[in-house]
Amino acid sequence: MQRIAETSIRPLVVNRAPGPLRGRLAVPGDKSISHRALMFASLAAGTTRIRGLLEGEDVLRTASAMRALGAEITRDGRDWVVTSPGARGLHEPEDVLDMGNSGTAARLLAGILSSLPFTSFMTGDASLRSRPMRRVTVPLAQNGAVFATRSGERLPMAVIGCVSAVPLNYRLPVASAQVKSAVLLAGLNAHGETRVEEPVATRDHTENMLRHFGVPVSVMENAEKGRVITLRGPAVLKARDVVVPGDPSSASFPIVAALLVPGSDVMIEGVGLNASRTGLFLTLREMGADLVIGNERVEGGEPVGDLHIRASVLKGVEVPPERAPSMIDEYPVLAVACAMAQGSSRLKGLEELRVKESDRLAATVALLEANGVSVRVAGDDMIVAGRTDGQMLGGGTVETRMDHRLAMSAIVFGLAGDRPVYVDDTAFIETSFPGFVALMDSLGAGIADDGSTNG
Ligand SMILES: O=C(O)C1=C[C@@H](OP(=O)(O)O)[C@@H](O)[C@H](O)C1
Ligand SMILES: C=C(OP(=O)(O)O)C(=O)O
Repeated sequence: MQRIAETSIRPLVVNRAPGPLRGRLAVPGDKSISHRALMFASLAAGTTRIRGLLEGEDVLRTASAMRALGAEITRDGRDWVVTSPGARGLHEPEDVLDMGNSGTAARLLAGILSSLPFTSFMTGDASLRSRPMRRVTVPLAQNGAVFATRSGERLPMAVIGCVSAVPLNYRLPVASAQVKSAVLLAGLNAHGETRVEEPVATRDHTENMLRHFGVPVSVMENAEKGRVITLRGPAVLKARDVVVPGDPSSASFPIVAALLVPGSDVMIEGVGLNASRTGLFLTLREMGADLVIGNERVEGGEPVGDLHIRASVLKGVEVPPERAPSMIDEYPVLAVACAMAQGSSRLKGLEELRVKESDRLAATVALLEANGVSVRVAGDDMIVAGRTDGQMLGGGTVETRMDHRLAMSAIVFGLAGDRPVYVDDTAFIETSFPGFVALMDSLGAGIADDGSTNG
């Protein structure tokens, strides 16, 4: 596959929106659910039809990897169709699996490969190659797999799967749905009960979707231990169709833009409302956002709803650390909202931001500082000074560091600020939100009209 994102840089100058943002839109499918849908469908014997799959680069990397392991994956009109011989029919890939920019793809696949009886090699782009893998290799090695990593921690990585995996009993040392999922996926082929304890709840799409594919997964809340998840292997997945809801993390960008651009009135339809993902909506409401959730329903086993957002005067907020997993990818754009709010904000317990596509704590601080915002880090907290009367914001250059969420946050800043914001590279937006600029322009953002300097 061509490494599109690394070969073409797309800088952008973003001016203040020419007027209010208005209209109705739908955001692309949920990235977490899309990865899982392709992976789990490839572990199930038979045919699975997926509606609403995110066609972003990260998810397309997962599709390529599952094809290399023996699943047939094609697009059929609006749907994606996966036909697989099932986990036992998958085979050794002929070449290195390139997971591009995607931590979710690399870490969940490590869990699957660790319990399949062959050897695989995995790599990624410069961003992914810099991210920690020990958080998955340490537990997965305990069930019998062997890993060889660069510098003991990074991709490229070789995975020698084990023939009879030992089930794990593992307490998560970091709040990570990727680590939890890797351990659970390895447990599918182990003989006996796999048990994961998570002190703080993280997104539960793996648990939900494994059940959807016919695997009994038990979840117990325990005052002392937190959430305890168990499943019994060997487990056989049954092919089941999947409907993917709109991604609440992607929705956060048009939401914050609509709140900040005066006079805006935007409706976003079909957004996933899984409680393990909606920390930003709660936080924005605490800031005074006019964000109304309507038409709540269940689609494909996940709660979804329509969001109505009207421009609002926001005030500063304090976000507790235990809320972080439910909004972990939303902090860069929340920080933009905090910079434009009245009064200061403290976002607590952000240590995991340091190991995302970039060091998002440092990169978000740099984004804000370059555009005239006063911001500092104290331990793992970020403290953002709110807007003062007459302060002119914007005019800076944002280095996006191969990080899609920084690129979109910088664009939102530019739309709501006073002076143009120069974004060094927007190409990585393709990993999670293809068509982002066009969609914002359909609301009246006017970005491509005057901002595109290179396609
Ligand atoms: O499981 C998932 O789909 C994800 C989990 C989160 O990562 P961590 O598990 O590293 O917190 C999140 O940041 C990522 O975008 C997607
Ligand atoms: C952290 C993210 O993704 P991943 O870990 O899959 O690269 C993200 O999308 O913000």
